Amino acid sequence: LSMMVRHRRPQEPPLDKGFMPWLGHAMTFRKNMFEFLKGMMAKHGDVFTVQLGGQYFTFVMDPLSFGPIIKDTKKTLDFIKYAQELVLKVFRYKPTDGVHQIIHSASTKHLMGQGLENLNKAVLDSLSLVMLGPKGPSPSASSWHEAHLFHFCYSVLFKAGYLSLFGYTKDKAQDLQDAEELFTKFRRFDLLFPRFVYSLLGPREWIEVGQLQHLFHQRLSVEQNLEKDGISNWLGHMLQFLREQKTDVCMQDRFNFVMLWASQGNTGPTCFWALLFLLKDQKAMKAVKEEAARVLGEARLEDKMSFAFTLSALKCTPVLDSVMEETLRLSASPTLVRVVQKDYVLKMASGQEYQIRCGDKIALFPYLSVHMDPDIHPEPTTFKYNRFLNPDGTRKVDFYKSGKKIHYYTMPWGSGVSICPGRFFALSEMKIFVLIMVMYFDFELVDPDVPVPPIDPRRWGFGTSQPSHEVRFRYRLKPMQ
Ligand code: HEM
Repeated sequence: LSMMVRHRRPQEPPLDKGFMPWLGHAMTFRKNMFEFLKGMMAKHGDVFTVQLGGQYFTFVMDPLSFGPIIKDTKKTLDFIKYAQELVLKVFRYKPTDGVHQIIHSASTKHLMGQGLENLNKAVLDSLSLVMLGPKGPSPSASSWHEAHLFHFCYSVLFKAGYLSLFGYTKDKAQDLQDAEELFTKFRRFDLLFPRFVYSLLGPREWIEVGQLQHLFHQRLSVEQNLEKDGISNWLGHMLQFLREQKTDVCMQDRFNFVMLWASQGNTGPTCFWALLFLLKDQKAMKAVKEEAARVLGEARLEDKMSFAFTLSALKCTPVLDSVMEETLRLSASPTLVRVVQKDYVLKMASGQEYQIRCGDKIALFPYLSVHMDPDIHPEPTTFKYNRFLNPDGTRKVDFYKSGKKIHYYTMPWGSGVSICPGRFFALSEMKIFVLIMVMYFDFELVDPDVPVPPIDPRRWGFGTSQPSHEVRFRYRLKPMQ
């Protein structure tokens, strides 16, 4: 037995196995990853190995040492296998060869550059449909409506994003209703998701998750898609690849579910934090409104039906860009995981070297080690709308740690091979939404003194954080000619 008990070898990082055999620190980690890692960092410093459910994870917390891990030119650190296990469990999807590459090439072509400009137009049309209704605004749209801010943002972004990427039928009113229904299911899945990943669901929830998976596979099936127009080139391009590869039809349906999840799980929650931070900071709100008025002029509706919007203006909004970057710094908490393919020497910026064993995992949690580092970002928990602006109003990219210029000063999109391929699209989509809100709507907190709610600790490490409770607000369409 003593052969199986792991001990720290010379040159290895500090090893913390926890008290529970096999589980190690899994329970504390799952309950609140941020607090757990903060504790480990205080105890062991910038590098440590912890046991979590039979696996060993080495966390690297010094961002000046991220470079070799992220670039990994020798391909000793694998991302794909770890991700495959996860999507198989969560979406029952088993990727075939070349899928990771096709996701990234389709995204480069259709979610950036010229492809993105076409898609922005589709997003604007979808947001108009979702926010103004299929017949344009009713007279009551200009009176105050009270709602929950998180639900409002998530629901609007989900419906508009889903319709823009997955397409429409001939009946827009019906499409809207279907999107609404799909959101309710999506949100249910979203709530169960962290405990599902950690295998902590009760028996009833387990059954429910199975039913939800089944429902999504059906609702997003290739067969249903055949009846739709305007499926985005992005999704179309990837599905064509799967067809040519003769991927099972049921796996194509499941692929769609993975893409729905990846494309819709973070934008809504991020917009919630963006609007809330603006509502709590009048100076920031004023700066964003002034910039919007400067680049977009006066708000008006086209044919009384849709938002009239100069999409090229999205390139000239440094203030809003800084607001979004600051919002992502405060709300995005991805975990980057790589599986060590053969014994590996971890080289730190300090010159120190550590041996890492084959089969172990190397993990980064930039929310704690970068976003919340007071050396890189003074007063890290405070929202400062102009944190990413230079005094001359241009984008600020110079940040320092221990006096050294730092390359990875925020990492909301992950980095390296696993970087989010939808990041440019995500930013434009969120910016269009925020600009529509500030230009076309009046909105305010029901209780202006309500504090920013705490972050739900069970979602640390899963992308954008969510608040642990709702915030009430009211909104109305501004009166317009
Ligand atoms: C605020 C919004 C978003 C955030 C913060 C975000 C963040 C991320 C992160 C951190 C990853 C890497 C996950 C990992 O390392 O395992 C990722 C992956 C991915 N994201 Fe995003 N994302 C956002 C929006 C979007 C949108 C709008 C799309 C598509 C339209 C998208 C498509 C994807 C895809 C397809 C992957 C998987 C890529 C792969 O397999 O390599 N994301 N995203």
